[in-house]
Amino acid sequence: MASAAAAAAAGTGCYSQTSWALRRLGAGGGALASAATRRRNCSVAAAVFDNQNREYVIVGGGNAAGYAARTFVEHGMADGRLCIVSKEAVPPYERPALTKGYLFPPEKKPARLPGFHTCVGSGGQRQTAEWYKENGIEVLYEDPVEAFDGKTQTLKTSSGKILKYGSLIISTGCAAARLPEKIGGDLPGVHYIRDVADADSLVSSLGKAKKIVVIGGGYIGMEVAAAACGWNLDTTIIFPEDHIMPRLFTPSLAKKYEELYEQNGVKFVKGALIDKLDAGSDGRVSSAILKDGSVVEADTVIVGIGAKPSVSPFEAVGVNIEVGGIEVDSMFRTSIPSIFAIGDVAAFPLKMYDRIARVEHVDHARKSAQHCIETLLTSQAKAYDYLPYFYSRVFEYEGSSRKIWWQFYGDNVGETIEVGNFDPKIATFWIDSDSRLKGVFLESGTSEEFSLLPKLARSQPIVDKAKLKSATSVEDALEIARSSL
Ligand SMILES: Cc1cc2nc3c(=O)[nH]c(=O)nc-3n(C[C@H](O)[C@H](O)[C@H](O)COP(=O)(O)OP(=O)(O)OC[C@H]3O[C@@H](n4cnc5c(N)ncnc54)[C@H](O)[C@@H]3O)c2cc1C
Ligand SMILES: NC(=O)c1ccc[n+]([C@@H]2O[C@H](COP(=O)([O-])OP(=O)(O)OC[C@H]3O[C@@H](n4cnc5c(N)ncnc54)[C@H](O)[C@@H]3O)[C@@H](O)[C@H]2O)c1
Ligand SMILES: O=C1O[C@H]([C@@H](O)CO)C(O)=C1O
Repeated sequence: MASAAAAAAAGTGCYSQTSWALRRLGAGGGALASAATRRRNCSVAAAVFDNQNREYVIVGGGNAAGYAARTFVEHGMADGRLCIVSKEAVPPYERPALTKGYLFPPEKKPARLPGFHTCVGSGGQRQTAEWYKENGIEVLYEDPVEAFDGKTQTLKTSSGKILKYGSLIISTGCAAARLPEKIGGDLPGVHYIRDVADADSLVSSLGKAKKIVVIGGGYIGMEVAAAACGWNLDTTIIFPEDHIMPRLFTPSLAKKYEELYEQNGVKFVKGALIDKLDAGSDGRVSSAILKDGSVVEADTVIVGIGAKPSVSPFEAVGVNIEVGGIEVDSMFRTSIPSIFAIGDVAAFPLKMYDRIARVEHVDHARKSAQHCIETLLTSQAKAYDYLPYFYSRVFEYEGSSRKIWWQFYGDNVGETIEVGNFDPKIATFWIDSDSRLKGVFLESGTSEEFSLLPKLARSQPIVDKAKLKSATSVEDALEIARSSL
């Protein structure tokens, strides 16, 4: 950061938090200080930093950034004051769509931008590039922040722009974990899926594909394998554990989903690690070689082996060693004044369960963004009290024999009681040693049934386990749980 550091050094102290705060109180709406204010605050560097000062800067243009922008607008604090610095070429969108509607086969009308910009995923206004312009929000596209200096409150982007911020909101999310290049992780035909450019590249491969291998049995693995069924592709999922979705599903719940996938033609290779991905004579991936020497042919490989928080270049702000990510308090404040972190990258106090957590799901991205910006703008000291909520939807495309949509609320700890087997519902209840209901999962519920789940997981009632075990249907089990509230 040589040049940025030199430029920033000249301005050290000129635009301290105090001067930003003064301007916020007294400047009457402009993001940039008037020439007179600048002269008062710092006579030397004003010229240098003309055009470089931003009152609020959000780094990252993903889900959390979109919801943060909306909250700024709702509070009348966006116009001329807010800048979003994004690595991507398009404004924030609802990332979950990338492995759902985006991967529908061409004849089933796949989702495309601008259809799913934030905040349509939660029923809000669709924030297109025009929306940002109309609301006076500056968005820098395809210009990731590469360097950061907390002392001088300065950022440097890859194009060399120097930005001084009053308040900084880090919402850099996660990046897909990759297989090493030396084992073929970067071969043509090997895909990772995190952003819309990745999804476009995958769609172009699916159009030509015959045999696909999905590596990883988590969210991406399950959603992409189901999508591949819609393209009528020969699909194999390979993962190291003994069942899919090991982060959340019990072995018996996983078995039910695996059977459903098998009925749709998907093959499973469990307990297997990848030794390497091989290329054919055209240089494209042609097979996955497993550690036991077996070979699975593939013309397209999709790797979904987890995500890593994108903390760079903000490591100095404070990274949590246990869960990764930037550590924040219950108002998303980092250890450095005026710097906040939200969404996937934030390691925050999960109040209900008294632990520090990172949550890599969209509901938290939306709610953390709203909470952070509201507390920042209103100076209300309100602690974030999050109830974990995860969901997935697969086989949604028209013509699919069964649409699958599950939701989970709470904590997946303790013993489990499971009812139903795609008839069409399944419910799983996680119950601790005091008979308190800690987590609840429901497949194919009605909206009324789904709306019961957060109430149960939030209030953690003591349930009659024997009664729940004897439930004759999912409806019956939910009624038993409801009556314990
Ligand atoms: C394919 C896919 C499907 C998903 N489906 C679901 C789902 O069904 N349900 C669910 O609950 N969750 C789902 N998730 C998770 C959910 O999308 C994330 O939790 C959510 O997007 C997190 O929001 P975020 O803003 O923290 O991060 P992101 O949305 O990832 O945004 C981070 C942004 O920061 C940018 N960035 C990173 N570094 C820099 C930098 N240095 N400078 C500038 N910009 C930078 C990135 O390019 C990106 O645009 C899915 C995720 C993926 C990848
Ligand atoms: N519906 C949703 O909530 C949803 C959907 C898609 C993606 N996402 C998010 O996107 C991110 C990435 O998802 P993901 O599915 O990659 O992560 P994940 O953590 O859900 O699953 C990773 C899987 O990869 C496998 N794995 C791990 N290391 C491996 C290795 N070295 N070789 C082979 N397999 C390995 C394991 O089977 C593991 O279950 C996560 O943050 C996830 O929450 C969420
Ligand atoms: O949360 C979500 O947002 C998108 C979509 O609803 C936006 O249109 C999607 O597929 C989700 O699961």
